[in-house]
Amino acid sequence: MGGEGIKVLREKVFDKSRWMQFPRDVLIGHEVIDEIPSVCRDLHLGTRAFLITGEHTMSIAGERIAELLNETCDVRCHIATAISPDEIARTENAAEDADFILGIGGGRVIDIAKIVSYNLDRQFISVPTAAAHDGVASARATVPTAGGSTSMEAHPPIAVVADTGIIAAAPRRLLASGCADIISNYTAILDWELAHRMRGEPISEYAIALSRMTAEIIVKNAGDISAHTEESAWMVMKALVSSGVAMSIAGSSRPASGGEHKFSHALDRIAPGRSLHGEQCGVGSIVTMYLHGGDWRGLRDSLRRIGAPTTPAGLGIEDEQAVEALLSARTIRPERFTILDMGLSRQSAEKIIRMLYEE
Ligand SMILES: NC(=O)C1=CN([C@@H]2O[C@H](COP(=O)(O)OP(=O)(O)OC[C@H]3O[C@@H](n4cnc5c(N)ncnc54)[C@H](OP(=O)(O)O)[C@@H]3O)[C@@H](O)[C@H]2O)C=CC1
Ligand SMILES: O=C(CO)COP(=O)(O)O
Ligand SMILES: [Zn+2]
Repeated sequence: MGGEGIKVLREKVFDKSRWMQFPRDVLIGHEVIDEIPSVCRDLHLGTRAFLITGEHTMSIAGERIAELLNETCDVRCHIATAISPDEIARTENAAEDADFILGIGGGRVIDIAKIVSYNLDRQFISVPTAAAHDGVASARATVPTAGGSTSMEAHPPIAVVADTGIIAAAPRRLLASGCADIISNYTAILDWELAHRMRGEPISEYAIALSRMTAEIIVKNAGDISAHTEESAWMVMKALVSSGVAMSIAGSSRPASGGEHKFSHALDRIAPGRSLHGEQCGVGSIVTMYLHGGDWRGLRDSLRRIGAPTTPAGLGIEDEQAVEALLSARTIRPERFTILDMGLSRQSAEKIIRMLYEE
């Protein structure tokens, strides 16, 4: 091959170069929370621990972890109430002296820990208290903005410690929400492939294969996933970690976030706090699956089987708010091209929302 050919090849390879980061230790199982001090020692994380947790998750797991770490570390706790640039700045100031950080709680708390540890260049351990979202192990963090939402680059947790006893005791709705977040990978992939065909956006076949396989495992086992069993908590948590790994392979949230997520981010603005992230993504995914011409009824049936909502009423919102969210989804991250960016009319959006109620 001549000099020019090698140059072209090199440019292609450089263009494809990625720095993929994954968690180093992943512990999922019964009472693994007790292993946290060993994990910290094994990873040489230092002795000043900063715990970021939530109002409820403080007593669910935060206090116990503080107690465990107190024997070997200087421990400080911070309760994060909402995810916002102000809260992130406040937490970052408070964590400045820490050697390492633990995010103990739901997706909001883990995303705050992810950003703070990234900004301060410290390692962090992700300790999910529920299987409600696939940000547990991902290298991305979602932050609400005036424009809707942004997906920020961060680093993945150095370790994930998911105690199936704690996760199984969480309200059933949280588990169903995590399953819905995973099931929505189907349409996220369709949107990514669409953007590839329409816009030449690069795709990763490995990330797509992993993301799809994760959704398939949840759908295949939907009938067996039941609340308050450690077996189900274990299965869903593995899927959530694996979906996060797909995002790390992709270097973006693309394999797990498409139009259905833009719908969810739009809803967070239009009707904040009514339903969970994964629940909203599940309903959005039925709509975008329909728009892609796919098996939307099959997707809806899987969501029903795991007990996730499939209608606006199930999300606790008005049909009109769902219509608005579908129409305004294109204003959220306009650079992320999806089926909802192709000119959906109000009339069609209204018809699709009505259709969600059919038996
Ligand atoms: N970065 C990424 O890749 C991803 C990020 N996300 C983000 O994650 C967030 C959604 O996460 P989600 O967990 O649904 O929402 P939240 O973090 O808001 O948690 C929902 C509620 O569940 C409570 N909770 C958590 N664990 C338990 C438990 N064991 N028992 C009782 N209550 C519990 C929380 O308590 P408390 O009040 O203590 O917090 C909170 O009130 C969104 O902000 C979303 O954007 C979602 C997917 C991927
Ligand atoms: O929620 C995600 C994947 O499930 C990622 O979220 P974003 O939509 O913020 O990229
Ligand atoms: Zn999601």
